[in-house]
Amino acid sequence: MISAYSGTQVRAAEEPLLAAGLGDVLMQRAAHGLANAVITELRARGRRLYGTRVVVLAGKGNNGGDGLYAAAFLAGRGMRTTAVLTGGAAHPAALAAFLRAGGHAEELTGETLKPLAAETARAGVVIDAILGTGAKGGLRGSAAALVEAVLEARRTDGGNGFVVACDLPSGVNADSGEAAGPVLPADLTVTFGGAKAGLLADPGADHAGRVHVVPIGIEEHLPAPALRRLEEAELSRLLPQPARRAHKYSRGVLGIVAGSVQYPGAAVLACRGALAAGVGMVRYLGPPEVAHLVRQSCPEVVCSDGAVADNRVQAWLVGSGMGPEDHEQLARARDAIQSGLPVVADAGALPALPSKLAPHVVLTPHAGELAALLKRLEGEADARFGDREAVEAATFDAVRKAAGLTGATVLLKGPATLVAIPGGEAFSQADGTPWLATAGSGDVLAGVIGALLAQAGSAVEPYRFLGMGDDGRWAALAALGAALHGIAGRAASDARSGGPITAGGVAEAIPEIWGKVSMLSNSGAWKRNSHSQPLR
Ligand SMILES: NC(=O)C1=CN([C@@H]2O[C@H](COP(=O)(O)OP(=O)(O)OC[C@H]3O[C@@H](n4cnc5c(N)ncnc54)[C@H](OP(=O)(O)O)[C@@H]3O)[C@@H](O)[C@H]2O)[C@@H](O)CC1
Ligand SMILES: Nc1ncnc2c1ncn2[C@@H]1O[C@H](COP(=O)(O)OP(=O)(O)O)[C@@H](O)[C@H]1O
Ligand SMILES: [K+]
Repeated sequence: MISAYSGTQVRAAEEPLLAAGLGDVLMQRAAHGLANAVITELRARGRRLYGTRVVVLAGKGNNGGDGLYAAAFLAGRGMRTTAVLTGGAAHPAALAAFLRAGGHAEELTGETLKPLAAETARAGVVIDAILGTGAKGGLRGSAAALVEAVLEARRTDGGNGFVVACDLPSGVNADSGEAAGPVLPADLTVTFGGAKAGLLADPGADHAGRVHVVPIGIEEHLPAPALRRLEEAELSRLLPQPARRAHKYSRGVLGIVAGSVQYPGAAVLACRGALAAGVGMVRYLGPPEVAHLVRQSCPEVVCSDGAVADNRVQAWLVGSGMGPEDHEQLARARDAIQSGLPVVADAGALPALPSKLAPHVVLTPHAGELAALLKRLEGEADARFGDREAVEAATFDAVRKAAGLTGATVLLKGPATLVAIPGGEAFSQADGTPWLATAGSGDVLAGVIGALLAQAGSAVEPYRFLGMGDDGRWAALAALGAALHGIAGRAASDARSGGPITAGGVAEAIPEIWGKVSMLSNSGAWKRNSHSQPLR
């Protein structure tokens, strides 16, 4: 699992070491990690160190100090290093070390801005060490003007050097991933002590490139993370496995209220997602025309046009492919949400939610749907997240706000899919491919999460290893669903040499992904007792 922290959490963890007079030691460790990452990257690209030009953009705080110490180390390895001092001053000890190592420093002024921007754009390596966790707001003043000029020079004159962000891309908010001003997008972010939450949430994740964490000795002082990302080991542990004496009802039944005469395909795709994700049975409720199509496409599904109360299930999925005019389906959706069972509420169900929900209700909006939901909840007048762009500019804040206002678990779909519960605990999964941005892919995701909820049962122990409160399991299951969906999307595209995928293709890829991921764990009871293994 990748654990990510707010800037405040990391600074608090540094405190005891700073108080013990170890500030310079921490900085040296950070700088060493940064310089080593640059060297590794150059070698991976088949480039020589000797003679390669490095420009470090160094602010006046400790982030600039890290960058200057790292550049001093690289100058010692024969690299041609220039420091652009963006804040009119620099960390004194780090600057002295840099100059001693043979580095060349330039002050950023009105006259030097253009030539220094051109030099930065031409450099083989750019280290962005203007601002770190001490940033207040986005880049401003001459530092902002420099970054804009570098971006412009890269656009017009090209530039194939790689950009390494020191701790985080300057101007990205460490806590939220917001970027108020210009940002130099990094190929690699080398971050210290622990990942920053803003590196795993868009738009910060977009600017960060690959993220590499360098331990500096503060780790034992870090609290519970602000944001978690499940990796294969946790995914494998969380995947349900059928018990040897399982039957279809004990495995979990998912009720699906989705699709409409206008969008019948959404019902089919939600069913296909659910069937691919290990559920014991799917019951579909909806208009006869849609049920007919569901039966034809998925003969495994039991269809009816009955009421929610007449169908015994362990979880519900409601809303995919439904519009405001689908009164009968919306009434069923409301009944399902009020049933007290775990529910995925997607798409058309989102505008029709009751005002107070609980974390066992998982909302799955995309940015546009989340904006509409927040606008309704916050009131038109003071809506901070009134449109899709506002949500996309601050995804982590938006999803946490929605969880807080609704009381539900909220999953915001996107390149980095975020899941938050009302208490503030959250996940970020970025396992997919942009090819997933295809119609119907969200319906498959809703089906997958619905299937996971139906299989989950009421036990809370299997989730304790994540170090969250009991409600965290709803977010963990939603994150697990997003990860399976993302990995399946990537696998489906890889199977076509990186080509496009369809939503149906994502559903088809899920069982094999499930198998591969679960092979990493031996937690399945059936594996221990299996009669299919040779008897010795
Ligand atoms: N603590 C430690 O020992 C360790 C810290 N570490 C490293 O230190 C980093 C944190 O360092 P930090 O606290 O010095 O803050 P930092 O990010 O350099 O920025 C503050 C400076 O920027 C300025 N400034 C602020 N906002 C601005 C804006 N919008 N636009 C322009 N300027 C702005 C602000 O000026 P002011 O506004 O106060 O005049 C101030 O001078 C952390 O990310 C990690 O890399 C590691 O080495 C491990 C050990
Ligand atoms: N750029 C992207 N990179 C990776 N995944 C993406 C990207 N854009 C969308 N996705 C994923 O694709 C799915 C799209 O869902 P949604 O917008 O609801 O589509 P639809 O309503 O057509 O089914 C979500 O799982 C989302 O996370
Ligand atoms: K930085």
